[in-house]
Amino acid sequence: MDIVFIKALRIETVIGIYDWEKAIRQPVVLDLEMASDVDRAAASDRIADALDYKAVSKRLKQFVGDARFELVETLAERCATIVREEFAVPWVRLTLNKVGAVSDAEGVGVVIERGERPAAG
Ligand SMILES: Nc1nc2c(c(=O)[nH]1)N=C([C@H](O)[C@@H](O)CO)CN2
Repeated sequence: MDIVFIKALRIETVIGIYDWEKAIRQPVVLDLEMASDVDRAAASDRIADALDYKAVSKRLKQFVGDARFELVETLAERCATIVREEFAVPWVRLTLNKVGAVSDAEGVGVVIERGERPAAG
């Protein structure tokens, strides 16, 4: 299985369970690994045959930037659904890091995998 990735996509959003968090914007950092047929894109050398990481990043920046959720779980799940449904990605691993949420921790958050991994080869 081939992967197209996006690393450390930092986006400000409204996220948190406490009242004070609903009144501010906080950064989250997304890492994504997305199953994609790199072989096919390489053979044609055409963006139409590739999973466009810039288009995915733009869509997630728009969605997360406008979002208001309490839990990181909810935000991560919604982002994974967008990637799978709007970009025809069969499998995605998404890490959502709520940096700065816990003092003395580099980050906290969730890692989710959704969809079916395509067979190797
Ligand atoms: N599993 C989770 N635990 C916690 C979350 C969360 O979204 N998922 N959120 C918080 C608070 O919003 C915290 O980040 C504020 O610093 C606590 N635990």
